Amino acid sequence: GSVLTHTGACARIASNIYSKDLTHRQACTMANTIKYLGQEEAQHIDEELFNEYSFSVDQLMELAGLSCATAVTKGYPLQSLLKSPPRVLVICGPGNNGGDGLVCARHLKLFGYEPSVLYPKRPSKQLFLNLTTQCEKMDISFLTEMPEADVIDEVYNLVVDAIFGFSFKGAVREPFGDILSQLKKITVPIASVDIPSGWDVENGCPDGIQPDMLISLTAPKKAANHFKGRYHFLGGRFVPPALEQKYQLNLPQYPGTDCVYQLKSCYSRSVSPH
Ligand SMILES: NC(=O)C1=CN([C@@H]2O[C@H](COP(=O)(O)OP(=O)(O)OC[C@H]3O[C@@H](n4cnc5c(N)ncnc54)[C@H](O)[C@@H]3O)[C@@H](O)[C@H]2O)[C@@H](O)CC1
Ligand SMILES: [K+]
Repeated sequence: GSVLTHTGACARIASNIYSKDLTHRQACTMANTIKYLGQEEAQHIDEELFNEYSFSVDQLMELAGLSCATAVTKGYPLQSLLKSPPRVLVICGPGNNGGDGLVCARHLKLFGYEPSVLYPKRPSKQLFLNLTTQCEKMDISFLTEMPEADVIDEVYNLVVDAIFGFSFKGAVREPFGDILSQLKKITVPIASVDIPSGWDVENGCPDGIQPDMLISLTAPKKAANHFKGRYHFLGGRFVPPALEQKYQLNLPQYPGTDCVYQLKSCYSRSVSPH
C-alpha cells in the first residue's frame, strides 16, 4: 500500500539507495526524515535544553502547551464540533506532560473552547501550583473524579491526554490505570500530548488507548511509529539549531510563524518533510 511508516521509509532508503550498512540514523539523515527518539535520547535532549541552553521549564512548557492547543484547533476547529458548548476534557498527569496539559487547557480557553481539567495527582512544586491557579482564574473547572466513558461521550467533544510523556515506565499505577481503561472505551477523539499515555515510549502498546491525534514535542518518540490516528503534529518550536544538529533531529521547516507542523511524511510515500 502507499502507507509507509517512518521506520519503513528509512529502511527502504537504506536498502534501496545506499548500502545495507547504513544505520537507521544515517538513512534518516539522507532521506531528510525526522529522527524518532528513544526514551534516553529524549531525556538527554531535555536535560541539555535546561542545563546547557539555560531554558526554564516554564518557558518550554508554555510553548509546548501552546503547540498542543494550536494542533487541537487545526484538527477539531470550533465550528466542526458536534456538541455545544465546545467542551474538552483535559486529563493531566503527575509530571511535566501534565504541566503541558494545564498550559494547553488555558490556551484552549483563550481560543474559545470550554476545557475542564482532571488533575488527580498534583505535585507540590510552585510551577504546577501556578499553572493550576492560572487555570482556575480563567474559570476552567477542575473535576473531582474521572467521568465514566459514556458520560465523556455525551458531554465532551474530545479528550486531551496529558497524563504521561517520555518518562513513563513500567506498569501503570492507580489512579491512572482506571482512567486509561475509561479512555479505551470512549468514542470521542483523544489528542495525546507527546506520547499516547500508557504506551511504551519506544515500542507503543497494541492494546492501549488509540488517539486520533498525536502532538510530538521537540521531536517524535519511537512510539509514534505505532500511531494509527488521523493527525500527527510536531510542536515545541524552540529547539536551537546547534542542538538539532548535535542530535541530528532533521526537523522540518515550520511554516511561517506557525508553532506546529503537520507531519504527513510518515504516512505517505513522500518521505521528505522539507
Ligand atoms: N524536553 C522537552 O523538550 C520538553 C518536555 N516537556 C514535557 O515533559 C514531558 C516529560 O516530563 P517528565 O519527565 O516530567 O515525565 P512525564 O510527564 O512523562 O511523567 C513522569 C511522571 O509520571 C509518573 N510515572 C511514570 N511512570 C508511571 C507509571 N507506570 N504509573 C504511574 N505513574 C508513572 C512519574 O512518577 C512522574 O510523576 C514530555 O513528554 C513533554 O510532554 C515540555 O513540558 C517542555 C519541553
Ligand atoms: K500523553
